[in-house]
Amino acid sequence: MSRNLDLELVSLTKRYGNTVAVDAISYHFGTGTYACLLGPSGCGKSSTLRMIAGHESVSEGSVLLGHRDISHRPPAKRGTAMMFQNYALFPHLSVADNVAFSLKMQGKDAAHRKTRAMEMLELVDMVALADRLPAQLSGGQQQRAALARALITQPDVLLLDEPLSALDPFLRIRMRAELKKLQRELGITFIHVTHGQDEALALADEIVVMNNARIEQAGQTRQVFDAPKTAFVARFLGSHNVVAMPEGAIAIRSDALELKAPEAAKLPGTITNIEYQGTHVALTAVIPGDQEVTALLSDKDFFGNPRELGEAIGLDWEAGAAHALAG
Ligand SMILES: Nc1ncnc2c1ncn2[C@@H]1O[C@H](COP(=O)(O)OP(=O)(O)OP(=O)(O)O)[C@@H](O)[C@H]1O
Repeated sequence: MSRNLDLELVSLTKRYGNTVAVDAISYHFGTGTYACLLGPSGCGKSSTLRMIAGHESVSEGSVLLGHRDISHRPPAKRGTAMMFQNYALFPHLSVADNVAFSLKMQGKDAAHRKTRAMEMLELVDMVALADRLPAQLSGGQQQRAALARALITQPDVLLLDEPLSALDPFLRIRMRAELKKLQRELGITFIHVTHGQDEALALADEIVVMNNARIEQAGQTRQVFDAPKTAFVARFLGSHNVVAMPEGAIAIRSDALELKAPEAAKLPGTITNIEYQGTHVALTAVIPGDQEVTALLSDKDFFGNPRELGEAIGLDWEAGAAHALAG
């Protein structure tokens, strides 16, 4: 039977003076989950991650790993490891010595350190660069070295604070595929902080959307994306329209909107913008109440029945496609 290594946050709170950075959040991460903490700048993502890692004290509440309360243990004794945004590699140490650093701190002998460092470098495909200094590595290679350094302690939970943000867009997409593969191979829990909704959707089994120090919505990635509960989540995840209807606000995915004749549809509208996006065409229309909505049409649908700016249209959707929003 595999060990229970579920990570639980119980009413976890962080205060800096009068600022409440994290406000009594509770969440259960199952063993082996890839979770993304997502939200705008200042919503408390990094503070949450740092409290899990032990790099920030917990003001109230607790962090449990496999039912053990680790809230007040030092970072090295929690079963967690953290990979920082700027990788925090020591510039004067070789890649192998950077990777082996925590073993040196634990007083392990040089031969053991070398063997383990090379195993970790093998895992991230960096053996050939073991003797280089960090300055002699590309951004993607530095990221791999930082990953190897975090993983050498055999953590049960790897915490990643914006691990891809220092990379150019092309490399970011390649490295995110590698992160996902590594997590699958290791089978441990990854908790990854990001601003980017694309990154979260691409990587996460579960997403935790934070806003103003609280969890606004969390759950399986597709469930949250398909049924946002608040206007904030719908707008933050993107690809949704938030529409004020007489019965209350609803969210509808842009790709769920269909064009019909005005009298045959739920909403009449007038086309204000048509944007060609290669595989799709984004068509924006103004609807009653001076609201704008965007319909994402396949290029086949659009060019099969092209529309013009200023044209009157009807916007329709299937019954299950609209989600009532709270607040
Ligand atoms: N050491 C600190 N002292 C005082 N206030 C802090 C400190 N660290 C963070 N804060 C405040 O706590 C709040 C949450 O910050 P945090 O860094 O957790 O947010 P974040 O969501 O990770 O933001 P970003 O995406 O910009 O990194 C912010 O209002 C921030 O200004």
